[in-house]
Amino acid sequence: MIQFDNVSKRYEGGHEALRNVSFHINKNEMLFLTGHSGAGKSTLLKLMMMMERPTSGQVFVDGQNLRGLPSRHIPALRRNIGVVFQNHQLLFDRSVFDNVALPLIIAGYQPRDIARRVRAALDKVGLLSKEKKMPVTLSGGEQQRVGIARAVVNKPKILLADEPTGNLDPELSAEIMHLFEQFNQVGVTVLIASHDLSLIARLPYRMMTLRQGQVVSGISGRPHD
Ligand SMILES: Nc1ncnc2c1ncn2[C@@H]1O[C@H](COP(=O)(O)OP(=O)(O)OP(=O)(O)O)[C@@H](O)[C@H]1O
Repeated sequence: MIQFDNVSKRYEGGHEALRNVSFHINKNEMLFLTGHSGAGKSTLLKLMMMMERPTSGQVFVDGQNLRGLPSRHIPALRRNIGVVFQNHQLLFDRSVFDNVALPLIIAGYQPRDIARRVRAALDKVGLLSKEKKMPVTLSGGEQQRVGIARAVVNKPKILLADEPTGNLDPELSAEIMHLFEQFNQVGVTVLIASHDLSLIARLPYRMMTLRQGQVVSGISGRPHD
């Protein structure tokens, strides 16, 4: 589903954020990405969404080689990828419903379809009763779940999360991980970048570790799908 072949990324200014990174994530897999601050985790996620481009090497997402992908195809690529951030990046002057509806409005869905899909996504994260609330009135864990509902409302095949439990206590973090597992169980490929080793170690998924831009443990990458 996601494959990196010898990918390096050097930012302008000379910093090499990733060095010869190769791996493969299977369809329907759930996988953790760990590493020290600055190891290259966010860079790796950005390359999958074409928010950055590799300096060398190739990235494949859902069978597409991103190297040859014309810019006009980037929106379609991104619709296939839901993204969850640590600080959830909600709009605080809009209701929970409106926040979750945003990707659908951008994609040009009809209002009736939007309402149906937004409620289905809120139901999945257990927040159906809070659709009219403003984000500021919700707890940190609830805000993060709104961010997850927004990430899955388009029914993406891939879900990427960058430190999704960074600000949460252990109990809420475990709940958020359980939500990701539920999406994974219905066929979504899930990649979670996290520092939270105590939480990750208890869960039965592969883990890939980056150190100074290189893969140091976890997975070796050959395609299966
Ligand atoms: N736009 C950029 N321009 C220049 N250097 C960058 C840019 N983005 C990231 N870097 C550098 O690349 C390296 C990897 O950064 P990245 O954000 O991928 O690490 P990370 O593992 O996600 O770190 P953290 O856990 O702190 O978020 C860092 O040294 C960072 O300073």
